Amino acid sequence: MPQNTQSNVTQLRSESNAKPPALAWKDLRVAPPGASRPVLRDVSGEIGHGQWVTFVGPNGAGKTTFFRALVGLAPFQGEIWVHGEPWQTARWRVQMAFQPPAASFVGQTVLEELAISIAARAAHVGEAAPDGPSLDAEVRRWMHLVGLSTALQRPVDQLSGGEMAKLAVAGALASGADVLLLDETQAELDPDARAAMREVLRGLARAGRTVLLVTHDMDDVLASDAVVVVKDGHMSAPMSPRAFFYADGGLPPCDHLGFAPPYLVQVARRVQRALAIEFSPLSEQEFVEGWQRVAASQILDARAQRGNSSIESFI
Ligand SMILES: Nc1ncnc2c1ncn2[C@@H]1O[C@H](COP(=O)(O)OP(=O)(O)OP(=O)(O)O)[C@@H](O)[C@H]1O
Repeated sequence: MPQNTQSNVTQLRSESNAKPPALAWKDLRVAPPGASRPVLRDVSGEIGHGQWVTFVGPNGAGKTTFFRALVGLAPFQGEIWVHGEPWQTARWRVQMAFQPPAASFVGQTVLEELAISIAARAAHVGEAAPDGPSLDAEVRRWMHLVGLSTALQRPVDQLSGGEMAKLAVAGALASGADVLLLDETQAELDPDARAAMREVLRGLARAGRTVLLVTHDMDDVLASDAVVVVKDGHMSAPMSPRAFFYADGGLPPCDHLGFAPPYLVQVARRVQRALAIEFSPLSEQEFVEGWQRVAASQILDARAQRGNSSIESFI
């Protein structure tokens, strides 16, 4: 991460309690040109500063349309605020990376693409854009942050899908966005790169950036701070991944939408049912810790009742 960003991070953290929501929208109605009726109808909501929020929903629900409205690519009625400022003056703080990433590239090479973003940020904050070795160094730092390893002079149209996705995220970051919209940018990544990108997004949120990710990958939802469901022109309030995967009675929103829960959640639910205990881990660590907590009591009780000591009998 660039050195100047690091000092900003400290500042953002110290101010975080006093900050208004990173993003707020009220009575938002979005009808893309050509659409016969509004895709989003009178939706309102807000997302806190430094949150990583996933957006899920069926195909055609309006997720991309919402993001496009936030960056001025789809006309909307209603109000949007960015960090408490009206969208009209603060919209540059919201940047979007979308699929296919190539459609949004302006530069011919990796260096050019990131240099344009870096120059845009410098212009917004009234600084001189770096050039020469300092530009190269900053470009390399953004590439490193998203795990993009390639030559600076590589033409962008020769990158793989995954590399393009990483470049798009790096570009959005380099442009100084503190609200980052990622529209299925993980879709082209292999499983390891997806996991690595989740760590990047987690780190960005910890550092005070607000990250919104449209995804169909339930592991992304599991790792995020909150999830918003978009369906039939409406949006839910941000809910915790725990509420999304483990409803208190009834069908969890994940299943209601027809998504298969991540394997960890599936196993945890089986444990929950078999032992009739509250067990709703969101990570391997939580699973192990939760398991350890119940092991001494419920599992031993259950073993005694069932007369069966094998772990397989519970799951
Ligand atoms: N310019 C347009 N003209 C007409 N209809 C449009 C336009 N843009 C979007 N739509 C329609 O709006 C609806 C919402 O599309 P959107 O791309 O926002 O959905 P999404 O939730 O992102 O879906 P997906 O998960 O498939 O990416 C779709 O029915 C789409 O066909």
